[in-house]
Amino acid sequence: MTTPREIILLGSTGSIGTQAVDLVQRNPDRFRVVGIGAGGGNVELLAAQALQLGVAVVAVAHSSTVQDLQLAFYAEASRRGYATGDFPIPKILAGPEAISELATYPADVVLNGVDGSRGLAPTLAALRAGRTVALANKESLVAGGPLVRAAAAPGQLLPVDSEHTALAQCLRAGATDEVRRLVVTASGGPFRGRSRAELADVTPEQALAHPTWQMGPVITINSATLVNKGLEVIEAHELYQLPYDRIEVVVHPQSVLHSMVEFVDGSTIAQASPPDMRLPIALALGWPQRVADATPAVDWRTAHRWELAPLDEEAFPAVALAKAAGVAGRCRPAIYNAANEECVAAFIARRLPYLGIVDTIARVLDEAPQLSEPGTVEDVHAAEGWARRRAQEIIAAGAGPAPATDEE
Ligand SMILES: NC(=O)C1=CN([C@@H]2O[C@H](COP(=O)(O)OP(=O)(O)OC[C@H]3O[C@@H](n4cnc5c(N)ncnc54)[C@H](OP(=O)(O)O)[C@@H]3O)[C@@H](O)[C@H]2O)C=CC1
Ligand SMILES: CC(=O)[C@@H](O)[C@H](O)COP(=O)(O)O
Ligand SMILES: [Mn+2]
Repeated sequence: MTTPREIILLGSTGSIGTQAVDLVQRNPDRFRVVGIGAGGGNVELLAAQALQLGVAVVAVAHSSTVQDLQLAFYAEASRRGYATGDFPIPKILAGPEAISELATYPADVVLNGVDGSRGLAPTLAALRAGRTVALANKESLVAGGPLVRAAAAPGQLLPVDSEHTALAQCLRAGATDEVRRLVVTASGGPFRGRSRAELADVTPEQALAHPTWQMGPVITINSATLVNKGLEVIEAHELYQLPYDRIEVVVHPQSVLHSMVEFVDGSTIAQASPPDMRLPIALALGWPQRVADATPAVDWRTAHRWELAPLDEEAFPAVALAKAAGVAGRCRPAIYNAANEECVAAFIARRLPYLGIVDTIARVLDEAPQLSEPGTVEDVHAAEGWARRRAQEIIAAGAGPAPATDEE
């Protein structure tokens, strides 16, 4: 009998984090959560998770939420029928460095399920502390790819993104001479099949209705613009070091084939499973062992169809834009992502129309200064700072009217 792996969950209250908690609770013989961290936007859930999992340490990025978190611990303890003093209050880390500090606490695996490029610093902290990192936060590799690669020893970084875990399984011995290309699948999002003109008036509510996956708001909007696939092409390049002209995107609306590797002899190996992130999370936490019944498998006894089609690059130029940024390097992937993060926030707040998202990213990239490859995280922050300011200026100057709400 082996002892359970000790896990630290960054972003425990989010979509990835809550699915990881579910998986850990169903497999107490395999995993034990020892620390959790989040922004501080949902202290009730964070306190409930802390008591439920019996963690030793909890981190919140926003120090202003510490008092609410403490109150939430007592409320949760009383709800569970504990008398004061009957339950261990975990240590609390708070502030902008808290998540990175938590990432260095003793553990077997750190799962990074924080959203956005703010996930980069904790990824680097965990790697530099020698932790194995299960990486859902793709923005770490997009914003700081060269830094993450330099910090990661072979086998230290395990992908959680569904396409990249699929590629890892298909690649077997890694990207060797026998690999011709990586084929990354895309659901196509809720607007698949529409022309650019038909995308002008789409609303945040429509963009947030992903056809196959339940995810946090930013990645869901990114799937609707295909920016998510652009980020994933850069992520695949950073993880597997294949040139961009050997990484293809193919639309597969059912999200069952999670990606493929084509080999030089004409063979293609794909990984298939119904869309459920608990499988990639389980594989990364348990790597290289699989976790039995992590998710239901494809039902091979019922008839079903899988469709595959090329991406309409005219309606959805985000992937081509990402590839160009990736080929150019020199912080342009960080600029692409940071401009997108600003645009997504503005789209959700109805300050920017849907088409304004990728149009603004393109403009920001077009106007970006010539930079070097990032040597430090501060280099990334400087490039991002410029991109965020420029995107905000373009948005404020009016990149077109925002659509009305669905109710109006
Ligand atoms: N969801 C999915 O199925 C998939 C997600 N991913 C990637 O995983 C990452 C997480 O996505 P998802 O779970 O959907 O996102 P969510 O928005 O659901 O969750 C984000 C998490 O990050 C936390 N957070 C917010 N601000 C901070 C901060 N300043 N410091 C630390 N933590 C913070 C949130 O905490 P709080 O509740 O306090 O705000 C929450 O726990 C993203 O990079 C995404 O691209 C990749 C593949 C699939
Ligand atoms: C589950 C996952 O890995 C997401 O990144 C997913 O790929 C999003 O779906 P799209 O293919 O629509 O971007
Ligand atoms: Mn993905």
